This record gives sequence, structure tokens and C-alpha cells, in this order.
Amino acid sequence: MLTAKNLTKNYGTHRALDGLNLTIESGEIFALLGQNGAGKTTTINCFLGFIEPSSGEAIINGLSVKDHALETKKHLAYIPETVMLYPNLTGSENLAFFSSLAGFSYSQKELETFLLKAGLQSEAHQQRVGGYSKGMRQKVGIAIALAKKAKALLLDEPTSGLDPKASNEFSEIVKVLSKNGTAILMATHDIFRAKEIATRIGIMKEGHLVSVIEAATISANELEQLYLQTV
Ligand SMILES: Nc1ncnc2c1ncn2[C@@H]1O[C@H](COP(=O)(O)OP(=O)(O)OP(=O)(O)O)[C@@H](O)[C@H]1O
Repeated sequence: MLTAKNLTKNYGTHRALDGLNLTIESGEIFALLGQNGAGKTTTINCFLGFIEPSSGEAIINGLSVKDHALETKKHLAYIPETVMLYPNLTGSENLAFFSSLAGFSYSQKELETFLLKAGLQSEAHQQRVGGYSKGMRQKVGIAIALAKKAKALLLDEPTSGLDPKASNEFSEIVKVLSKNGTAILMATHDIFRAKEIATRIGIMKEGHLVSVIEAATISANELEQLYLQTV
């Protein structure tokens, strides 16, 4: 579960995030929409512990990120627009390395199973990541989330730059992760993907969460209209 309690971040006199209150339950996918600079990445960075909030708290599975920096990271997986991997290591070696940081030691067969579940074709497992496409790197990111048994997944524009097929495959795998009980927060500019994948959708403006909608109650066109009226 992910909880933001009055989460606020100031940069000098500029308030990037203003008293955000939000809870994302296990098994839920929450899509965060909003214009450039609305505060989406700031929210994600507070959960990751990359930035310290000016006030309020980011909480993961009941633990404050500020007070339990290492413990909360173990429960988290993070997939940005471009997943950072070691280009000279293979997909399988990257997975072994990143899951070992979370305290897991997997056999070669187990690593292959995670990569296959994440949709990465077996021919690629022993190839260097330097030659991977963007979509293949995202799949290794998903495999890392699976291998870490992440309770929470943070996605920051994860389908940006993916072709429609890769983006669709990625979304299907994210849905499987949520069905396994992961709480998922996804910042995106893709209104149609948000509607398709999310259980709830939030629209941010100038550091405020101004609308929260149940995805099942709105069509993609209605969501687009609401977005345009809101931002
Ligand atoms: N390190 C920083 N120093 C100063 N201001 C910052 C810093 N990081 C972010 N900001 C400001 O905070 C505000 C929120 O930025 P944030 O990156 O959270 O927006 P976003 O919704 O993720 O935008 P985008 O869609 O462009 O990724 C913006 O006004 C941005 O300029």
C-alpha cells in the first residue's frame, strides 16, 4: 500500500507539491495525469526517497520512507521512462544483480522464469542489455519488480516512446502485477492508456490533486474532456 499524507515539497518559494493526500491499496493501479510541472514526478520521488518532503509523509506498507529508507526500498520497484541497467551485462545478469540488492538469490532457471513472465523472449536473456530496445529494457524492469516481490510499483511515463504493441504488452504485464497484489502508481501523459490500465485516475494541477475518478465510470473521450477542462 502507498500513502501520501499531506505530502508537500517546496523548491525555494515554489511549491511543487501541496498537501497531497492519497492512498493506493494493494492490487490497485492509480494513474496520475497532469501537465508538465504539475508535480507527478515529485510525488514519485518522495516515495522513492530521492527527495525529502518539506512537510508531510510518504508511507509504504505502513513505513515512513523518511524513517525507514532501506526497508521501504526493498518493497519498491521503480520503472522510469528508461530503465537504468548495466549495458555490458545480460538481461539475466542485470536481473540477478538487482534482485540480489533486495536480498534475493535466484537460480538461473528462476531468473529465466521471471524474464519470461515479464514478456522478454528467451533468445534475449543471455544478450547484453546494451543492444536491447526500449521495450525490452522495460520488460527487464518488470522482471526486477517480479523478482523483488515488490509490494509497490512506481511508474514514471513508462510507455513513453514505446510503439503501440510494446506499450500494450507492457500494460498487460502491469495488470498482472496488480492482480498479484502490488499497489501501483503510474505517472503518465497517455490519457487512453491511463483509462485502459488504471482502476483510479487522478488529475494534478500545480501540485494539487484536483480530480480523482474511478476509471470504470468514464470513457476515454470523457476523460480527455475532463483533463482539458481541469488543467
Ligand atoms: N530540483 C528541482 N529544483 C527546482 N524546482 C524543481 C525541481 N524539481 C522539480 N521542480 C519543479 O517542481 C514542479 C513539479 O515538477 P515535476 O517534475 O514533479 O512535474 P511533473 O508533473 O512530473 O512534470 P513532467 O510531466 O514534465 O514530468 C515544476 O514546477 C518543476 O519545475
